[in-house]
Amino acid sequence: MSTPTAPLRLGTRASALATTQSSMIARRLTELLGHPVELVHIRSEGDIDRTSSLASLGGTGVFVTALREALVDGRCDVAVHSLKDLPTGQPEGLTVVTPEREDPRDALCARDGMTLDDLPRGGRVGTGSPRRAAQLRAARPDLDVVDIRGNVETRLARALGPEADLDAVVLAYAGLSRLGRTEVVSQVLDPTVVAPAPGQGALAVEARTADLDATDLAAAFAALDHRATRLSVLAERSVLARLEAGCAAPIGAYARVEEDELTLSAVVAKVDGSEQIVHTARLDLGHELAAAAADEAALALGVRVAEALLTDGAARLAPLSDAAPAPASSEPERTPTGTDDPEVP
Ligand SMILES: NCc1[nH]cc(CCC(=O)O)c1CC(=O)O
Repeated sequence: MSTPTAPLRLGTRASALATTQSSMIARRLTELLGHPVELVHIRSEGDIDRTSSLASLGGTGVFVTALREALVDGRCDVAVHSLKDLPTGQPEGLTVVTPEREDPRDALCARDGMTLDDLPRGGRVGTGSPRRAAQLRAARPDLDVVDIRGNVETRLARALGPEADLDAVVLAYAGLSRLGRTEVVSQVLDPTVVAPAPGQGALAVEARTADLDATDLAAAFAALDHRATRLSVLAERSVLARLEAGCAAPIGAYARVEEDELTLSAVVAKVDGSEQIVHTARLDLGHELAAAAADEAALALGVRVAEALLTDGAARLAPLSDAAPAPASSEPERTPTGTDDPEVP
């Protein structure tokens, strides 16, 4: 920030979900800081180039990269990301905090209010996520899982619009909830049937670490931090990091804190749905008083679960890292992202 009283500039992408999420955090920061926060629109390569497939642009990482560049360049002071879209490595000089997460589960949005069990034999279900596809096929091998792209409304229209060509689509409950669209949900999917993406439902609020040095922003970030969310998403994303998994990997992870116990389940599935490996582990947080020690223990829990998955042959079930085709030109290398269902604006 240029001066302590200048309005804080919160960088956001232009999609409905991004602006909704950014506005939520802007409101909370305004309350916490006691002065206005302004939204600054940051356009990314992914927003500008709507014709190339997202994979050729390097996955949803392009959206994250543009926001982070704006933070580093000083075009904004704070950025809000969907945590599941963030690569697992934290860049130097930036600090992330995770407010209390929304419901992390996936939501089935089917015509006629159908549940997964109600869908007709051979029913057509749309998702762009290999993780969702694999688990849907494992639960209902007869389903025809169709690869779809587009923003939330575009996807919903495929199942619920006047020209619907699908029986259902699967989206994150959290995104629908933030957009005020939960009335389209016909079933919130049981995480033991469809495990959510690591970090799903959580937001990551990011700032330059240097700005968090003894300023009111540091206090606001501390107030935004939600311990159970932080420990849960650390554990979930630690699985992804240990598996060195990219955005195309069919991996789900679901952690929660209940009565001072952190429980983590993770699944690696074969995309055709014919096989999956699941592991669950628990961590007693009761004696982990210091925040840093609890964080370390949550990360270690994720490593333990990932290694159990590897021991059981996770790497044989699915290509874990992104087997991205070599770039045609001398484009800079892209970081693999932790997301699974790319949202194109
Ligand atoms: N990659 C797209 C994306 N990133 C975050 C969300 C939903 C909100 C969240 O998980 O916090 C979505 C859409 C979806 O998967 O339905």
